[in-house]
Amino acid sequence: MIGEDPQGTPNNLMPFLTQVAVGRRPYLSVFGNDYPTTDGTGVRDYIHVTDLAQGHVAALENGFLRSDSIPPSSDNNAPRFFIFNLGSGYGTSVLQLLHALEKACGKKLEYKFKHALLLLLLLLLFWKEREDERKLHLFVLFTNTRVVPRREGDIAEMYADSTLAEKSIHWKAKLSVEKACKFINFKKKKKKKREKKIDFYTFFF
Ligand SMILES: O=c1ccn([C@@H]2O[C@H](COP(=O)(O)OP(=O)(O)O[C@H]3O[C@H](CO)[C@@H](O)[C@H](O)[C@H]3O)[C@@H](O)[C@H]2O)c(=O)[nH]1
Repeated sequence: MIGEDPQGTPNNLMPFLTQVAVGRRPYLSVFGNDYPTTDGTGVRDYIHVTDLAQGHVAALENGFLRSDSIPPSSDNNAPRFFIFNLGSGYGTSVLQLLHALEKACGKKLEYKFKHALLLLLLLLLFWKEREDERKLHLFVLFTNTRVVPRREGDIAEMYADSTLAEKSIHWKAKLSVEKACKFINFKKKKKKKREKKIDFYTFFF
């Protein structure tokens, strides 16, 4: 979600990238560039926090949070709520998001495809196994294009179909990813005391 600023080390892409943009972290580690997506990186649906809030307001205004607005069901155990997907309706890859943020903050954001050490280990592993791939791996090493481990449990691509929200509560996300990024406050925030300690996540992951 565009607009979040959690405490500690963020697990999610947007807050992590924002912290790189304000100089709180040196670079982003990209978890995988071998997905079947436009540039090999994971694709997700990002919306601005204000769009998300307006989606909730739209549901309230259209009476969708009142139990009498829900059609009766013969099944007494049927859930008494509606589910609406609130999303932009299109996917954005990790690198596309990074570039949108670069545009918004006006500087280059560093990113890495994980460690050289890992690359070296993989190289040694493949060395004996696959004779014909040696050259390729050496090329990878020397051109500094890093091997990219995926994050466990991640899927390649996911984005919302918000058609039902559009029809039922007349809600549609207003801000594109590019526009939403422009609302970010890129002024460097003071680090909280406990974040001043060496950040092992940043250095090792
Ligand atoms: O430092 C990072 C963080 C994320 N990513 C990638 O960025 C994309 C988005 O990741 P993230 O922001 O974590 O969102 P999701 O992968 O959609 O995961 C979130 O959404 C899931 C379901 O909606 C929940 O299950 C997870 O807990 C929650 O983190 C993915 O391709 C990640 O691999 C990176 O490359 N580097």
